[in-house]
Amino acid sequence: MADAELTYVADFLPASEADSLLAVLQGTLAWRQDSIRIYGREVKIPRLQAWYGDMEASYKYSGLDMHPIPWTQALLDVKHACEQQSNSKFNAVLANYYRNGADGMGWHSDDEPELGSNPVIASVSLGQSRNMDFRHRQSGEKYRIELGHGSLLIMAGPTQQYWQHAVPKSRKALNERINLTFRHIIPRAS
Ligand SMILES: O=C(O)CCC(=O)C(=O)O
Ligand SMILES: [Fe+2]
Repeated sequence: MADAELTYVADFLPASEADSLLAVLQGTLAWRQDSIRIYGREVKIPRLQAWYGDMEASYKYSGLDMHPIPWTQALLDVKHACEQQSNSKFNAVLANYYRNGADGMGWHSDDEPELGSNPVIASVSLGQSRNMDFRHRQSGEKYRIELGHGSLLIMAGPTQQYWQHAVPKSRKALNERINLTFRHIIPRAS
């Protein structure tokens, strides 16, 4: 892919570790279904989310002010593994819970000002394999990656500047999937 820097590690977590991590996160994270305002109407987003991180890592996401919950040990362990693999530091994670094929995430880039330019984002997938689609902002060129159980996708360099990504909904009866996107938030001057 031009204008992108993507690394996919299919076997980032051994299957047994990924299985137990999925169960732990499912049972222990503070999952909530947030709403966003679209043309003045409150619309529930089609997935559950939870935002964890260091105190200073508050963040605006689709117009929502997200304040992080302090790390759990399970999240810290995955964070450290992601930091080693990507040679980067993270201070927050957005956890996404796709309950079935009717859950998904629309086209977006992770280009919020809090992330700075050329952010490194480490994205761990657990459970049901789901597709991630990429679309180049200028050429419209498209790519699809399948994100499997226990995999890691690192997005870096100019990826967010040139490409949008999405997790499309599916009419198939899909099982649940949890995704963790580790980020580095530049603390707000206040
Ligand atoms: O679920 C995924 O793999 C993608 C999540 C994502 O793009 C995000 O949290 O910004
Ligand atoms: Fe994203």
